[in-house]
Amino acid sequence: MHNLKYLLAPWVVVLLEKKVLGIKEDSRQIKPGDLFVAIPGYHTDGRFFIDKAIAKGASAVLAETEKKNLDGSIYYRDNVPVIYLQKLSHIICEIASRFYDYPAKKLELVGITGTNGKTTISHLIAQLVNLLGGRGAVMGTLGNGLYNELLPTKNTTSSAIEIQNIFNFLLKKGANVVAMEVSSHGILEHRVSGMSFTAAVFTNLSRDHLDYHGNIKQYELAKWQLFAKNNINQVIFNIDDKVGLKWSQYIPDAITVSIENNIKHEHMNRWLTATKISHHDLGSYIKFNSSWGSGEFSIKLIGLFNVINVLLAFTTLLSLNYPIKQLINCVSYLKSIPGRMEVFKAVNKPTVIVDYAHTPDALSKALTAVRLHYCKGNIWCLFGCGGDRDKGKRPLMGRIAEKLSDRVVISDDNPRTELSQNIIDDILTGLVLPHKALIIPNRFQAIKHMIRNAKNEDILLIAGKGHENYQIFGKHRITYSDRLTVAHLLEIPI
Ligand SMILES: CC(=O)N[C@H]1[C@@H](OP(=O)(O)OP(=O)(O)OC[C@H]2O[C@@H](n3ccc(=O)[nH]c3=O)[C@H](O)[C@@H]2O)O[C@H](CO)[C@@H](O)[C@@H]1O[C@H](C)C(=O)N[C@@H](C)C(=O)N[C@H](CCC(=O)O)C(=O)O
Ligand SMILES: Nc1ncnc2c1ncn2[C@@H]1O[C@H](COP(=O)(O)OP(=O)(O)OP(=O)(O)O)[C@@H](O)[C@H]1O
Ligand SMILES: N[C@H](CCC[C@H](N)C(=O)O)C(=O)O
Ligand SMILES: [Mg+2]
Repeated sequence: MHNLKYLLAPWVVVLLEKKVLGIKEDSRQIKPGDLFVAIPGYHTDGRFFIDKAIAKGASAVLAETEKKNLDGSIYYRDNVPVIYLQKLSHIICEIASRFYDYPAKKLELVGITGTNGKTTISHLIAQLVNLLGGRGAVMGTLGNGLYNELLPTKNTTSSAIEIQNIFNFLLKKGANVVAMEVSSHGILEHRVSGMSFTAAVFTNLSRDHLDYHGNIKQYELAKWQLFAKNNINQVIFNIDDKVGLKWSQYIPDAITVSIENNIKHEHMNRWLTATKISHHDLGSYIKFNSSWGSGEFSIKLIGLFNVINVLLAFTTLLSLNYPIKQLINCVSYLKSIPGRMEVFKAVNKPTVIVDYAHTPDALSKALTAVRLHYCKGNIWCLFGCGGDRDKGKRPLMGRIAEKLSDRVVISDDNPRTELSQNIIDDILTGLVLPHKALIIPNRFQAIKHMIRNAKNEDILLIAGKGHENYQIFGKHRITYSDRLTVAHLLEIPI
């Protein structure tokens, strides 16, 4: 419970004392005594629901206004104050943190941003914290919660109010490190505005979400906002990525990580570099040198990109003063993340890998990884593209699949409101030999066909849906999972 006057200082000064029991931005969730925060959205406008929130017992309403002369003004509806504020969405994060008594200040909060690798790195950080005897939590695409107790979420980065509510929940659950994915949408929509991070990691930047950002420059600028506008104690950059390298020059005390020998003297602040990497069937062996000391370990994750993911997670914990020797001992126990280069093996059947590659860069990295670890038979690549999302990536992904695999199978991802055939046609325009691709829109049938027709020494990469347990056709979701389909067809437990 909190007083409205405290929550709104200094934005609203002339305010009566008013108790607030909860804080919500969705009228449908209002309980008596709650503060309703009414902001415009893309589909509708929270301000249309002020009366509904009051009818459900809201004790006060905060509403965004575009008009300067209304800023700070208070109207009463049925004795309930409706307070108008300009740029309300920018300060919701602060108001919600206050409501929950700044829970993040009592946690070590790590933000992870970048096009690919956020989920992987956040889960690796939480796994390492647990292996070291702490309580790691994650917030992101696979859900929010203590590592093995995730509650599903709609968004990778939840809303500003939800985030603070979850911090409060995690604090009560005894979490000490929270590794949180910060999406570019989350940054632009002020879901983390004004938040302080113990550490923040940048993974990489490549084509994604251009339907939302318009162009790659705007997308980069959105990600940069996290580092430019938030208070961050430890900044960790992957400088093998050209954006990471550029940003490391803007933040001179950033910690730099490389697996491509890119650590130069000007980065000689705190750094970590891989000095030797070799790959085997089950993972990779890594030797490293760093400003904390040197060492070596093996990991059971597939792909060169997982080497940088592990090293970014490892360096983040070094920057939080976790001891290097203990960290080294834990790394070989790291497990793959559901739907991220997850290997399914059965006796006398082809090996299947389920992965969430849904961008051109990720698909190329995933296929390269398959070739790197397993090169005995043919590589089959099954993928599709999501409907109502960036169309430009479709031909690019088609070309990459054709170039880096031996057999291309095009299937449905989440067509959403687009016609499946139109998405497939867009993908086909990227292929040099489109007639050679197999087209089986039904994903279950496509996987069945591959498993039946592939040789035992072949590898089947099933890309794009990873952990998802649904498929979206039109506005409807049906229950469907690549992971369960593969386990079922290979007759193995999951
Ligand atoms: C485009 C976008 O970002 N939309 C987000 C936005 O929804 P919206 O603007 O459509 O909301 P709206 O339906 O117009 O409602 C406006 C307001 O009215 C309120 N409302 C609405 C109805 C009602 O009856 N009562 C009521 O009070 C809503 O609670 C909201 O506050 O605010 C919602 C609440 O925070 C988000 O869940 C929603 O994400 C949608 C589902 C989405 O698809 N977002 C994607 C683009 C996204 O954010 N993706 C990134 C990462 C992707 C990645 O990692 O690859 C993510 O972080 O998830
Ligand atoms: N460091 C990396 N560089 C390039 N590709 C990567 C990297 N890490 C993972 N990938 C690829 O990207 C896919 C998605 O990985 P992950 O879920 O960790 O990323 P994410 O940033 O959380 O994605 P999203 O924004 O969709 O939540 C993986 O399945 C893999 O194919
Ligand atoms: N985080 C990504 C997921 C895309 C996954 C793919 N399966 C699809 O539905 O397009 C996005 O929201 O664009
Ligand atoms: Mg993610």
